[in-house]
Amino acid sequence: MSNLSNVKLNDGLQVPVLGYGTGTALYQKEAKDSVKMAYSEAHMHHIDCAEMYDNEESVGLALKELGVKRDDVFITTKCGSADPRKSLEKSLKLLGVDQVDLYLIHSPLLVKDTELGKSWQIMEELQKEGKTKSIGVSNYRVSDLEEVLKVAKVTPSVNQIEVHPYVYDVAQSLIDFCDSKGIHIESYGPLSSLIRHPGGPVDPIVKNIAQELGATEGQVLLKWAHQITHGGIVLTTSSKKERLEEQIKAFTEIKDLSDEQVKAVAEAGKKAHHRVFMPHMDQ
Ligand SMILES: NC(=O)C1=CN([C@@H]2O[C@H](COP(=O)(O)OP(=O)(O)OC[C@H]3O[C@@H](n4cnc5c(N)ncnc54)[C@H](OP(=O)(O)O)[C@@H]3O)[C@@H](O)[C@H]2O)C=CC1
Ligand SMILES: O=CCc1c[nH]c2ccccc12
Repeated sequence: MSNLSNVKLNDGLQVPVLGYGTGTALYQKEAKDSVKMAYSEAHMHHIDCAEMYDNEESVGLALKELGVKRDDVFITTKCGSADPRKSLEKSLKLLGVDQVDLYLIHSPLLVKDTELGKSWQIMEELQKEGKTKSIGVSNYRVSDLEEVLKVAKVTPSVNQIEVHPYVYDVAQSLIDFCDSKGIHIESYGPLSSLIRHPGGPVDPIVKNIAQELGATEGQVLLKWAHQITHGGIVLTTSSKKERLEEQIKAFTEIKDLSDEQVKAVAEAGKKAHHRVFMPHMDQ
């Protein structure tokens, strides 16, 4: 086992702090081998899927072929349509399970502005019916969350958003809003400054901290995403076992960044802005 700690959501559900993403281009359609490797060799037992990744069947096959007991894996998937009921029923079939652990609306843009509340009420019904343990959203801005909260009987447990130093200028107020409502952040794209926009102002700061902590730069960025979101969940991925082990070790062996180190990365990040996914999050 990986000894990863859990984050406790506002409904009491425990989620492994690090999740294995299946949305990266390489794994679309055919996620079976990578999920098998991540689960069995790197002990990544929290798998992040989505209807839009078009690979839920191969994720389900991976878990079946490994003989994974349902309670031994945390499965998130995301609704990719304006009809969460139809989408979840399809996803459950493809994944080969009766219930997911966490079900998210992938983006508010899938739903008409006037129907954000209505689609959330369907999510609440799906949770009540036991088709998902927990319900949340992804790529929701403050204004989207406010619409949902107007009618919500159940507060979203998470908002899955892009978090890395080069979007922190915009993400900061959303993170604080979510914190004030008890909505946990799930960070995606955490390695973006290192792998998608190298050579920027964040790199020397992260390199220094890595040396101070005896960590890799990737580990510093994963910890930073966790800490800047007040103990949030972090989603990453790799096709390489060694990198997955390094990612796990960030949360089992590497000590926390100091408050000064967290702040130094945030300040360096604010010197540039690079959003990788979901441009509406800058509106
Ligand atoms: N809700 C949403 O809208 C979105 C959700 N997501 C979810 O989040 C998951 C993670 O997001 P993602 O952006 O992929 O996460 P990261 O920013 O952590 O990037 C992961 C990528 O970085 C590479 N990598 C990993 N470690 C290193 C390293 N040390 N040095 C160089 N390259 C490295 C991996 O490739 P390699 O195989 O070469 O190691 C992998 O392709 C997705 O798979 C998806 O499930 C992602 C985007 C949007
Ligand atoms: O989840 C966000 C990024 C992503 C990766 N693959 C796809 C496919 C369709 C929509 C979004 C995405």
